[in-house]
Amino acid sequence: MAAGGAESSLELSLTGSGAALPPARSRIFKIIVIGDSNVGKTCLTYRFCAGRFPQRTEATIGVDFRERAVTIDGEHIKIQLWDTAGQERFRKSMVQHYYRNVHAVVFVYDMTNIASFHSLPSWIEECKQHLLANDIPRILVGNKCDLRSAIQVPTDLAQKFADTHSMPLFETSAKNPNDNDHVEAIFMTLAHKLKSHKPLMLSQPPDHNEIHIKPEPKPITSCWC
Ligand SMILES: Nc1nc2c(ncn2[C@@H]2O[C@H](COP(=O)(O)OP(=O)(O)OP(=O)(O)O)[C@@H](O)[C@H]2O)c(=O)[nH]1
Repeated sequence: MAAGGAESSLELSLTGSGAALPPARSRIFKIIVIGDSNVGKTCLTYRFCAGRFPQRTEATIGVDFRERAVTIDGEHIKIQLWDTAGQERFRKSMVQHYYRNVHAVVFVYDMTNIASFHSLPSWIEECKQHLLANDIPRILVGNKCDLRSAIQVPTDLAQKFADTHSMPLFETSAKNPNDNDHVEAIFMTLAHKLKSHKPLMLSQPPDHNEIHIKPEPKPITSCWC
C-alpha cells in the first residue's frame, strides 16, 4: 500500500433523537519500522495489521503504510505502522517524509543475519540525523527466531546492545503462527507506552473494523519461539 491517508477529520454523527454529536476522537500513533532489507519489516507489520504472514513479499519501495484500530482501556487508538524500505536506493526520496511526526521507532534485525545486527548503529544514526526527540519510545526487534539452527545473533549480544541504547529487546518471528501473539504484544506494548505518554491528539471518527485487545501485554526480553 502506498503511504498516505494519515490525515484526520472531524465529522458529526446523529443520535436517535436527531441531535448532532461529534464522534469519539481517537488518537493516532505513527510508528516507523526500520532496519536492513530482508529482515522482515513488511512481514512483521503485516502480521500485526492483517493477522497473518504474507504469502509473498517484494522489496519495499519508499514506504508502505498499514493501520490497525485497537481499544486500550476503553480508548479508541489507531496504530499506523510505516514499513520503510531497507534498500538504500528505494529510501532516498521518501526518507524525510516518514520521520515526520513520529511517535515511536521499531528497529528490526534478522537473527539469522549478523550483518543486519551490525547495521543497527547506522539506523540509530539516521534517526538522530532526522532530529527525533530523545524521549520517543524505541524498541529493538530480532526477527526470524523460528529459524533456530541458523541463528547468528546470540541473545546476550543483542541484549547488551539494547541495554547500551536503553531499548527493550524482543526476539520473535513474523512467520511462525505460534508467535502471532508475540508480534501482537510487541506493538501493543508500544501502544500502551504511547498512550501513557499522551502524544499529539488527532481527531478521527471511530473505525467499524475495530479490534479489541486485552490491555497490558507483558514486555518480554527473550525469545518467544
Ligand atoms: N523464516 C522466516 N522468514 C521470514 C520471517 N519474516 C520475514 N521472513 C522472510 O524474509 C524475507 C524478507 O521479508 P520482508 O518482510 O519482505 O523484509 P523487509 O525487511 O520488509 O525487506 P525490504 O522491504 O527490502 O526492506 C521474505 O522472504 C519473508 O518471507 C520470519 O519471521 N521467519
